[in-house]
Amino acid sequence: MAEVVLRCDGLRKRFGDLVAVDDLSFTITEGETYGLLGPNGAGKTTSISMMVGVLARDAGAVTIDGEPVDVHRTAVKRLIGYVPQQMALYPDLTAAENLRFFGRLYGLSGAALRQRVAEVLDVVGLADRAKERVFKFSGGMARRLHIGAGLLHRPRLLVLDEPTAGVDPQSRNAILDSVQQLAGTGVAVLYTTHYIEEAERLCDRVGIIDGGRLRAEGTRRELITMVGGHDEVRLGVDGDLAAITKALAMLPGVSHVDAKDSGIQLLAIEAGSLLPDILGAAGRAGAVIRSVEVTEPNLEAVFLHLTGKALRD
Ligand SMILES: Nc1ncnc2c1ncn2[C@@H]1O[C@H](COP(=O)(O)OP(=O)(O)OP(=O)(O)O)[C@@H](O)[C@H]1O
Repeated sequence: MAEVVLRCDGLRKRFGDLVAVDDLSFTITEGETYGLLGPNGAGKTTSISMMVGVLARDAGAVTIDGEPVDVHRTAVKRLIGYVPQQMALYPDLTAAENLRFFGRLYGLSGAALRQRVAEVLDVVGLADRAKERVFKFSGGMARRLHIGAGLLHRPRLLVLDEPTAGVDPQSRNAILDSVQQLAGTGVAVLYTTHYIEEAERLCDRVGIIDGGRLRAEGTRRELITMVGGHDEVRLGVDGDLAAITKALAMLPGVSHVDAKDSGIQLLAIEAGSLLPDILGAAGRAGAVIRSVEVTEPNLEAVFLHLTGKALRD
């Protein structure tokens, strides 16, 4: 059985009347990549700020390798590599110089520092750019270097807060490759995102967070099985969307009917066999069908099922 690295138990944070994080509990084991998946404002940043000890919590407990994490305890923070959304690199220094700078902050020096910088540049795929100054880097390269800075002191837990936010698709791929590389190194990774594809591609287990609460967690397969394998159906339609939505919502086997973007989105058990009924009911409600798209269950459908809303609008 793999060892538990991060344990959060009943975390809670309130800002005035808003409960931003509510009774959040989960664990991450050695070598595991855990995704915290949820829309903007779900409480991801607030949660990880408490886990890494930069924000005081109202209730609950966090341990890393069994050691309690707290705002005032500094020793335990050496076990954490925290890569926040906001980057802190020196543009006029080269990639290697940046890492050497951060490495010294962690107490590394001499040959050990040089060796660790080389290893980290390798892990994040920047070994051939070591001597380039960072102002020349693309957004994605800078992000990978930023992740590297969080790895220098060999943390037990690496926390990545939406590391692909605002980068182009090619750079995103390179970042995801780097994170995948980490899986073999034994570090426990906490990865927050609002992108389904990233959670599906990278994470051994995913926690679905919305409104500050963990709605469900498990492997991709466990989560999909949990919601009963509903297919997602999208109809492109012309007509009275409110009337069509109402008609479809009355069909057995159909749920979460939602009108959006001049179309209708719904969940259906075995959409293949229900499709004639769905098209018939929509037609009788005056719909002119322009397109039909059926998607096998993925985490998007799980999110919709659990929260009644789409992850992305
Ligand atoms: N310092 C603060 N004061 C008041 N409200 C806050 C504060 N920080 C966060 N919030 C609120 O708490 C909720 C959760 O925010 P949080 O940043 O944790 O969400 P998130 O899932 O990380 O979203 P994002 O991806 O946008 O960062 C939001 O409604 C946010 O407006």
